[in-house]
Amino acid sequence: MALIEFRGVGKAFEGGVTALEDVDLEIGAGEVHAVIGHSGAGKSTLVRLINALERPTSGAVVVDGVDLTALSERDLREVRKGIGMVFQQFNLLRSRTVFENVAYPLRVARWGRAERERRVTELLHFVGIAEHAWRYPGRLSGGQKQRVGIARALAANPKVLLADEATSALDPETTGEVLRLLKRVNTELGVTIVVITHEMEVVRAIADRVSVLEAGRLVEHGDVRTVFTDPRREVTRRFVATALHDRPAADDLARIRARHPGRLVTARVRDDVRIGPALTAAATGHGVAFEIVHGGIKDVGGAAVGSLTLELTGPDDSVDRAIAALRATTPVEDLG
Ligand SMILES: Nc1ncnc2c1ncn2[C@@H]1O[C@H](COP(=O)(O)OP(=O)(O)OP(=O)(O)O)[C@@H](O)[C@H]1O
Repeated sequence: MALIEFRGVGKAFEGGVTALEDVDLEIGAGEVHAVIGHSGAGKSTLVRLINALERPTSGAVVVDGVDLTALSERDLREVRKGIGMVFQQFNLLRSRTVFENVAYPLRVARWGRAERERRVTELLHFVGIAEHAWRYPGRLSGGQKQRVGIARALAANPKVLLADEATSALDPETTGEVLRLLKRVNTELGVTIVVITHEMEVVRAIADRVSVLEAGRLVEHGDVRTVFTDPRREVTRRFVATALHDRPAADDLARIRARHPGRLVTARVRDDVRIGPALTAAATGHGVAFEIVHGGIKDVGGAAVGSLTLELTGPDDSVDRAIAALRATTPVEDLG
């Protein structure tokens, strides 16, 4: 069953900006769902609709079976207690220690002192920052600050965690650490996570499913492996290319051509597709020599996904036959 559901949601702001238009979206309990889009696509608006900081101008947002559009401000406060949030700029209280930052939402929720201390200690261990409990945020690295942000967001046992560009302020290595922590939050604590990002690498590393937003519309969605192997829309193809780095960009291609005068083709690679036998047959049966000149293969949702660009050398009709044989196993783009 969907834990979060958008039914024909539109959001227009005063002044005429339409931030979202006719969005249908289902996020299942227990999944990591990424929403990717360029700046201004409507990602933050979508998040703010899930925790009801904004109300839709049309359609309905349903969280855990409750239609948020029908609720009073007081009831919305209850719903928000079940939703944790992590921010790009961490949003920690600078004059409070790590421990106090994590304890803060529990104070607001009027948890007793002993209960609070037990919960905060447990969380600081979970996120791996217990030894810094009495430091102030100013003395922490970006990655450590985000661990505190995650612990704070989890304090009151939310069902849902919203991560809005949670790793955008971090370097690549720290990004990896924080994404692995978020994955543990999902698998070990069973928290449903909605990740908002403009980086496809984040989607690849952590998400089960992905939705692509373009100019306020949800243009593509599906499980991450399918979207990576078979992107339908141009915007999605470009996002996928930024994560896989598998296809030669225009300047790469010019350099490759200068060194490799044969026919260039890009063959899609997946671990359930065998291109080796087709290449061997091309070499032995058609007398075509091949060379790997570019490529990238990455793990996406537990599967190998990417492409290889090959130079095929031999008589034209033999090369044509070799390409046809390769096409029988996997999609092939003829670069000429
Ligand atoms: N409160 C507001 N009033 C008017 N327009 C708004 C408001 N909030 C957002 N918008 C507009 O709605 C559109 C979508 O904005 P939103 O912040 O949701 O996009 P985004 O994908 O999160 O972008 P970014 O990655 O830059 O934050 C933009 O054109 C933005 O200017």
